[in-house]
Amino acid sequence: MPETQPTRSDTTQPGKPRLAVKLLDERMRDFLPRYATQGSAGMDLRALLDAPLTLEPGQCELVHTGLAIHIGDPGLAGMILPRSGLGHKHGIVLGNLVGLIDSDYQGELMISTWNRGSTTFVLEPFERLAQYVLVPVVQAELQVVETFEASLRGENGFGSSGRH
Ligand SMILES: O=c1ccn([C@H]2C[C@H](O)[C@@H](COP(=O)(O)OP(=O)(O)OP(=O)(O)O)O2)c(=O)[nH]1
Ligand SMILES: [Mg+2]
Repeated sequence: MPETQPTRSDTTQPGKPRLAVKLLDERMRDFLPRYATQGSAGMDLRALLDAPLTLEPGQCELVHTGLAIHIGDPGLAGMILPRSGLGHKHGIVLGNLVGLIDSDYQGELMISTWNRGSTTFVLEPFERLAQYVLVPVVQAELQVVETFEASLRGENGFGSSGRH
């Protein structure tokens, strides 16, 4: 009898990192970020608000998440990215475009929330506002040199290879 192969749906990621999370507001206990599906790249972050927050066109506000996540491994980083639906349909993106979370950061995750659209948007308390993606990081060491080894591209950039 051949050994049963695990199906795609019951394979779990080996060595999944465990991240320490602090609840800075007890209300977040019911709203812990999670992967919506087995294949989700990000966990949704919710807005910790006491009341709806009105964002006029062009307005940008720092929104609390009530969570602190200590990654603790310099080989990893967190990224806060917009949600596609909010960004495309409602113009709700990030004031810093992308949030980069250092592995040694222990403070509250904050979401710079920018209404880049042309209509007023009302953000509801605990609405899923952005997503948190854990990514691998390689820290480099810089070595000052006078010349580089020749490469095919050399110093050509910024569209040097044409458009089509
Ligand atoms: O959207 C974001 C971006 C950053 N941070 C936190 C985590 C990150 O580790 C820290 C510093 O971010 P960054 O280095 O991008 O900002 P900075 O302006 O360079 O601040 P600092 O001088 O503290 O490094 O702020 C957030 O909570 N949300
Ligand atoms: Mg910095």
